[in-house]
Amino acid sequence: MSEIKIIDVAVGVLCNDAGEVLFAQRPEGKPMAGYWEFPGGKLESGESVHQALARELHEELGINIGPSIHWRVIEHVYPHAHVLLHFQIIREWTGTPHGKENQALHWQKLVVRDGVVEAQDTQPILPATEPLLVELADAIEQILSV
Ligand SMILES: Nc1nc2c([nH]c(=O)n2[C@@H]2O[C@H](COP(=O)(O)OP(=O)(O)OP(=O)(O)O)[C@@H](O)[C@H]2O)c(=O)[nH]1
Ligand SMILES: [Mg+2]
Repeated sequence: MSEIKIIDVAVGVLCNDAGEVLFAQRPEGKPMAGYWEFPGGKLESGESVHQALARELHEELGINIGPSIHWRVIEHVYPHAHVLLHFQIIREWTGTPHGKENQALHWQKLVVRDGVVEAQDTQPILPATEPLLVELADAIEQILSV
């Protein structure tokens, strides 16, 4: 009998004061290269979601994050992996994000029009992440209005 290995992934939604979120484009050599995603990566053994996020965002973007707010956990099955994605929203960090793995970055406002988020500069977005953007736009609006 084959066992399904579920991979925990910490996903970081950096949100600036203008309500924009930071997307990164997956570099050549990784599965699904060219797709846009939120920065983040796999938990290493013994790490919490926040610890993994802090490490990954330092490795990928060169920043040090403050607190991260738990938002959603979703499961997704790709041909290459079965993942459990832990989405965290981050409002505070030090340093300016830059693509340390040569990945393109783009700050994107999540504008909902006719029930979908228009994000023409960050297409295609990873299939597990894309359907969450309408609700994420809502969550960000609420966080910024507090
Ligand atoms: N970072 C990130 N990963 C996502 C998102 N959505 C999504 O399905 N994933 C999936 O979660 C997994 C994340 O793995 P990763 O390749 O980024 O992991 P990593 O940074 O540790 O990479 P590495 O193994 O090359 O060191 C991939 O299977 C990716 O397809 C997202 O928005 N952000
Ligand atoms: Mg990654």
